[in-house]
Amino acid sequence: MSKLFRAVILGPPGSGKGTISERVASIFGLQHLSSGDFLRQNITANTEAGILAKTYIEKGALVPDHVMTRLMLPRLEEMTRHSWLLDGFPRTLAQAEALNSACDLDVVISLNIPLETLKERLRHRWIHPASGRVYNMCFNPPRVQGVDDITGEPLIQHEDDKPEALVARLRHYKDVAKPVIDLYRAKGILHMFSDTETDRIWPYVSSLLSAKIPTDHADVQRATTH
Ligand SMILES: Nc1ncnc2c1ncn2[C@H]1C[C@H](O)[C@@H](COP(=O)(O)OP(=O)(O)OP(=O)(O)O)O1
Ligand SMILES: Nc1nc2c(ncn2[C@@H]2O[C@H](COP(=O)(O)OP(=O)(O)O)[C@@H](O)[C@H]2O)c(=O)[nH]1
Repeated sequence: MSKLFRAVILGPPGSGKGTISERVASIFGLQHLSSGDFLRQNITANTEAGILAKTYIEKGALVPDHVMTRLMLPRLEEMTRHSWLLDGFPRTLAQAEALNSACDLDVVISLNIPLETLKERLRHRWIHPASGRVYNMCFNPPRVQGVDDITGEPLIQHEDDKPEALVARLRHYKDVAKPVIDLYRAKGILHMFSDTETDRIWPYVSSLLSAKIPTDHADVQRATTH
């Protein structure tokens, strides 16, 4: 890859950001930084930001903008020599503005997935907490039920993926995300994908990135055949 590439993936919980990000990372060689995973690592490591964030996450609330930007921007600084894809950040307009002042984005991918589909997916989502690996009991089940493929450790379900918490969480997401989407649309870098299936969205995301990322011929070929 000759030129550095900066991308963001936006979408409500369950829209497939993590799933698509993993494919992008493995096929296009971008570093995938998930704000949720990074927060959880900070909580486990008991960092100052992790301790602060924990109280909000336990309540199912968003972490305040100043905590998020103080956590994410230095991490991005460490990645200046890499091409990257951000997932879960920015989540609010204030975060998007902070990111704006730190770097220029090339592409923003926005996933637009029907509410019923999101609810159905999250009901079946299971996670390996230590790595952030995500499974779905229908779409990509683990090889052994309830157990992570790589480590053999147990899988858990997030409290806020359970049906009672879901609808409020999805509604709240919409309100907060709208100004972020509007900002990127106004900048002319927003690419919106609407469907109920990740596998139908993926070829479009893949060709968008193939067109935007200058890769060698072999990489492009691999990407378009996935
Ligand atoms: N950019 C952010 N701003 C504020 N809070 C955040 C941000 N990213 C993550 N969080 C918080 C919200 C959640 O309480 C927690 C976990 O985030 P995340 O792993 O993204 O799970 P999520 O269930 O909210 O979204 P998703 O299902 O899309 O992964 O961290
Ligand atoms: N049935 C189905 N499940 C999917 C599809 N794409 C992703 N999933 C699953 O839906 C859940 C949410 O996906 P995830 O990538 O975690 O979305 P995120 O919350 O936006 O990061 C996970 O359990 C995925 O395995 C799909 O096209 N169909």
